Amino acid sequence: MGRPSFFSTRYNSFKFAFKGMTAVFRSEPNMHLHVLASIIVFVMAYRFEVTRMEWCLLIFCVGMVWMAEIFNTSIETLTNLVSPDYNVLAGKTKDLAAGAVLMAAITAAVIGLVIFVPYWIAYVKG
Ligand SMILES: Nc1ncnc2c1ncn2[C@@H]1O[C@H](COP(=O)(O)OP(=O)(O)OP(=O)(O)O)[C@@H](O)[C@H]1O
Repeated sequence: MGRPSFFSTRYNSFKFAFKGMTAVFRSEPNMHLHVLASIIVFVMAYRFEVTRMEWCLLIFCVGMVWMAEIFNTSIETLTNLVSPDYNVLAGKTKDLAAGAVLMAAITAAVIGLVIFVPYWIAYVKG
């Protein structure tokens, strides 16, 4: 049997990465909140007809928060494997990973406010 081709190994890598992404959507309630928030943001962006650059910033923020949540889930899973019993360092590891998600979410929220507040004000003023 020959070596697997370049394309079949790349195809498998994408398949495993996609499996990881969908696993987070299925197992993490926080991810459902991120998805809901992302839908609200994109609907508002469409409704207010934000600029191309603002679309890019919003898409970047959504991607950053989703990526942080996937890393967080990965770190939590590995921590549970390595240290299923109580351990101060295991707790600290999980707290740090959760802190990274919070940091990404706060940054995204601030950028969202900077973009949307002027549109909200213009909308209210008519
Ligand atoms: N093995 C452990 N040893 C010590 N503290 C732990 C351990 N596992 C969890 N903790 C503490 O409990 C908190 C919650 O851990 P848990 O595994 O329940 O994460 P989670 O609630 O699923 O997180 P998230 O909401 O981000 O998915 C951790 O942030 C940590 O402070």
